[in-house]
Amino acid sequence: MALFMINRYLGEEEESKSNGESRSKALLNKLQERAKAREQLSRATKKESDVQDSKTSERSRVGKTKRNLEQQEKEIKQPKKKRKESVREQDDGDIDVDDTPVEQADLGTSEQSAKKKKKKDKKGSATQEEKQHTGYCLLEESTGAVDEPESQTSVDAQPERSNTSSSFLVLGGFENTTVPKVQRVLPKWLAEPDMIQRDVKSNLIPLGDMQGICPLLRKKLETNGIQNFFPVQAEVIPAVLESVKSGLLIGQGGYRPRDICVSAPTGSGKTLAFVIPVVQALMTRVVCEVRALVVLPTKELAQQVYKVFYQYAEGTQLKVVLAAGKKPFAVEQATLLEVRGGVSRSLADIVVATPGRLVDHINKTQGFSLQHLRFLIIDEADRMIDSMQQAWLNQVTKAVYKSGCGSGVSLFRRVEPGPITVASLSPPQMPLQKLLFSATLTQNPEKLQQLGLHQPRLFSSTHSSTSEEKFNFPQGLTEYYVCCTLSKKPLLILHFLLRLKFYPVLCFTNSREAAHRLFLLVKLYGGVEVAEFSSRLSPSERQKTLKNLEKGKIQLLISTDAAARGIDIKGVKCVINYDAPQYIRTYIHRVGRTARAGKAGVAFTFVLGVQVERFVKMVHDGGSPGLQKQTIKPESLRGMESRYEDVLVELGRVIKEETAQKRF
Ligand SMILES: Nc1ncnc2c1ncn2[C@@H]1O[C@H](COP(=O)(O)OP(=O)(O)OP(=O)(O)O)[C@@H](O)[C@H]1O
Repeated sequence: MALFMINRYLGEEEESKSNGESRSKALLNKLQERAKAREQLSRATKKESDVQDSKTSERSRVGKTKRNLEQQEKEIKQPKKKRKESVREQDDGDIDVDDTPVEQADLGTSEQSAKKKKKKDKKGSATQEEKQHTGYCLLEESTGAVDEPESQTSVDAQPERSNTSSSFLVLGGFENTTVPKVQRVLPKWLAEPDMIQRDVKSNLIPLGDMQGICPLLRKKLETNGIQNFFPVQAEVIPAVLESVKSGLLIGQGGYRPRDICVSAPTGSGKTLAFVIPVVQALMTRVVCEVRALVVLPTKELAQQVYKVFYQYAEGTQLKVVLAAGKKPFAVEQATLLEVRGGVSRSLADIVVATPGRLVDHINKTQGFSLQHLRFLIIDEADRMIDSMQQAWLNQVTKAVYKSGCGSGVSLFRRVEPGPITVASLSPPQMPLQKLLFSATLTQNPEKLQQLGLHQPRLFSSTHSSTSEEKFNFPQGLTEYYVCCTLSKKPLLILHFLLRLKFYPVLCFTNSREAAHRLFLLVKLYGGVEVAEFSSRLSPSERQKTLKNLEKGKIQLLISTDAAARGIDIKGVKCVINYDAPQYIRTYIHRVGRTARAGKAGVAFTFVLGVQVERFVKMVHDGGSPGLQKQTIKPESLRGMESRYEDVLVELGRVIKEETAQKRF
């Protein structure tokens, strides 16, 4: 029984009385004493308040608070031991107990008095009323009162409050402090890239200075008019070649090679930065298998890159195939592989594809295999991530590691790489190296994460570890914006072509309807060789149009953003944004159709009055080296106005006819 007996400490009083009185009696007495004391105190307060002002409701509240304060002050003034004792007493008697720890109460008192002292020092001349007010506010906070703040008059009427406030603990965190701006913290590989010179003209590397390029490729480069490597090529080509130094199977030091990301200005020669090392690395292969896959967002871009690969692979045993939907599916299938005696054999070493067609071949072309894929090149990488065409990437990954499932130990076994362990390195497996390229590569690690990069290495011509996302602009580009009204835009474009004789011009609108209307208007006005470029045209018509622009047969090409990215049209001297782009990336790619390969170029953007502020900020924040305002005097356009009015009427008629034709 003794095991379960609990002896409580009842304090000195109880101990002394324990002989004569019962414990409960002692408690009852104590409570009665307390009640008496409280009654006396309330009477005294009431008397005091009767003599004062007639605002009784206000006072009763204050009186109540005062009683609370006095009670608490009394308790705090008691020796620690005594206070503990009284708490226990109350506990025993089922009375609510303030659970503020003793240490805290002490701290509160000392903190308050320290604060008070500080205030005294600070406001030496502060009036007694001010002090009282402060005390009252603290009191309100600490008691958790949610009433409206008391008026100054009512506070003044109770001078003793300033003394009582000292017994409350004031919790911190109410000061007005300026919150510092959150700084972006990038992973080291993004924050500290391998820097690429932006100026292609002054940082040329002679072809002979680069090791590892075979004479055949060097000769081809020279034949194509290339004497020197541009900075991006001088950095990236050796890095890729280094990763295949020990063969295709293992990277440097026996490890899986690092993935490579490249962010360099438009027209800086990124295409050759991957074409040359990939052709160089694969040209000695024995068996034809798909070992390099290039994925691009549009057919036109895929065709353009295919041509470059084809050019440099010619004369080697490598076979390059385009799978971008330019030809019927069955024709593409026949170019990708052949089936002999029930066994399929790859006819492609390098496949250049658009995501949609690629997925179709993975799923529908029997025998199309990516099990030997060594290089996965993602051009216009930010667009490929942003447009969430990631389904293709999962399909590619699945196709690459297909042989890994249950294939046992073989020299060509492939399993999706996990953490590096001794077991995972033996036997070595063919690594898949990803190469990413863009002029506006995202610096958002979350987005890049989606690509499952392996120890990525970034080559970039901008350094933005802490600031906002900044992009690369070509060195030879001069940028202007022209503030105008909607109705003056067509006149402005005519002015640029007919009066200022700026051509060939690549002009961008925000929709294909706008492109078509403007095309019709300029055509009706006359005097300019104009064409349009949008999804209204078939792929072959679009290809023909681009060729004609390059040949100088077209002076003005009006396009949607279909021609904004990657398209390399030689000789475009001027880009006009007829409609201001909404995003900085779109702007960079559009204006990047000029000032390519170190040449000079000029870009104009027509901006409506309401758009000016946002547009200028967007371009400036994006890292533009200098956007200037260009003013066109209204009198410059005057001579064209009457003809323009007539053309507008005619345009209305043509559009009506077109709409009617569409209906039938
Ligand atoms: N080393 C070089 N010397 C001279 N011209 C070059 C060199 N490298 C590339 N070029 C030319 O520069 C032009 C632009 O190259 P490319 O299309 O590869 O640029 P890019 O960086 O991919 O541009 P974008 O970001 O717009 O796609 C092409 O016409 C190409 O032939």
